Amino acid sequence: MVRPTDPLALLPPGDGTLGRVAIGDLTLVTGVVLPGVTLAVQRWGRISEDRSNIVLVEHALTGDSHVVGSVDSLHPTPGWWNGLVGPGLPLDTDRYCVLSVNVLGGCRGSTGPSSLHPDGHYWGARFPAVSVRDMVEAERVLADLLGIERWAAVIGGSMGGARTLEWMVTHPDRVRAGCVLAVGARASADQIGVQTAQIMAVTSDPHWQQGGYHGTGRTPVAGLGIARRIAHLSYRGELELDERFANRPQPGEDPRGEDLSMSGRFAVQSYLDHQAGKLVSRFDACTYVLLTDALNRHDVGLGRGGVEQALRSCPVPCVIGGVTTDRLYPLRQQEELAALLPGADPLVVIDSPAGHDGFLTESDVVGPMLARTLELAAQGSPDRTRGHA
Ligand SMILES: CC(=O)SCCNC(=O)CCNC(=O)[C@H](O)C(C)(C)COP(=O)(O)OP(=O)(O)OC[C@H]1O[C@@H](n2cnc3c(N)ncnc32)[C@H](O)[C@@H]1OP(=O)(O)O
Ligand SMILES: N[C@@H](CCO)C(=O)O
Repeated sequence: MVRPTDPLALLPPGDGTLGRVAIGDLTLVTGVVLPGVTLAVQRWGRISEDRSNIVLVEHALTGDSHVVGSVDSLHPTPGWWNGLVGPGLPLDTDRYCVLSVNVLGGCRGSTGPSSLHPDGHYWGARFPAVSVRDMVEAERVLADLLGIERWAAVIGGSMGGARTLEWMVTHPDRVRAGCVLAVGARASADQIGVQTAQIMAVTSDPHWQQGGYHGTGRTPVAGLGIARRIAHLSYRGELELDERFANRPQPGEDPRGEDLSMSGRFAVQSYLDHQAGKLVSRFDACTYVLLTDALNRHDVGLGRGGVEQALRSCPVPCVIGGVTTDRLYPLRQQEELAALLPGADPLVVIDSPAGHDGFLTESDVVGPMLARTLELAAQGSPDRTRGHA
């Protein structure tokens, strides 16, 4: 039973309803204090009496806490890991409670640039720079508030993988097992370069207004759309795109001048227009810049004697996976993680044409990885998944 004074009562019910938990002021690694932070939270499944069955699932850059889709939430969304979370599924909600948090600085319910500053105006670009460590610190404060001493597992891909790594290295005693997908120990030159081009696309839009566009009726949609096009190319396999689109025209259009009109788009341009339009309709530009900048600064070795020392010091049992065609976070980065993390299983190579997005699309491979992570979490721990509250 959840007692009325139980801090778990702060959480929304275990049916995926979106809730918001106030965690108070948060001191960032820069020393800046972020006042009155709220985190959006969703969970699926029941929490055991001793709170030992809670799995934290961390979303990627433009994801959110909707690991499983919902049609009647504040923000209807299809969910990004449908089919992997639920009764009898790899993250089995008959045994575990799966919890997901919209990242600190996000725009899907948590405090971020599109939230109101205490002065009553939007934060916008006044929102202080955050790091992946700050994101994890916000979640650590949330866990303390809820009385969760240890996650059964922390799991995530891409930016969610960066958060998972930070959890494992910063708080190894609070993570029974980890699953890290499609990320590296630190940002690479290539990632910083391509991500900086995206940031510049957004901030060069005349509607950016020094990041103060909220509430003005003019938002940098063109810049955000360009950023998403660049990003989306980096999320997909080069060969996959060519096999799907080659240099074919979008049906009914004539970019190659075959009917001499020479107007219209290639199919891949239409595809990217579609992906850009979808992001622009659901995501805040300032948040995109903030989170992308945080990814540029991701480095699990910072202040810890470097990547090798940081990873070697982390005993958490874990599963590491990467996609053969990932050109944003190439496989060599997951090879490094699997080689240096003492608790890592042999690297799981996801053989897929889908590129970086393979961690979202290849459920047949990712599912068993999640199941294996829970197996690692259960090893050496009593089965405490009974006695649900
Ligand atoms: C972990 C996270 O939290 S990430 C959050 C979820 N991520 C996203 O939403 C990011 C954006 N999307 C994606 O990254 C990918 O689409 C995924 C991973 C969600 C799905 O991948 P896939 O199933 O391979 O989808 P794909 O990349 O082929 O895109 C399909 C879409 O392109 C559209 N499309 C395909 N060809 C064309 C074309 N020539 N012109 C216009 N649109 C096209 C399809 O109609 C479809 O549209 P819909 O998504 O609105 O239904
Ligand atoms: N499609 C993912 C890719 C980044 O991991 C996203 O939009 O967040």
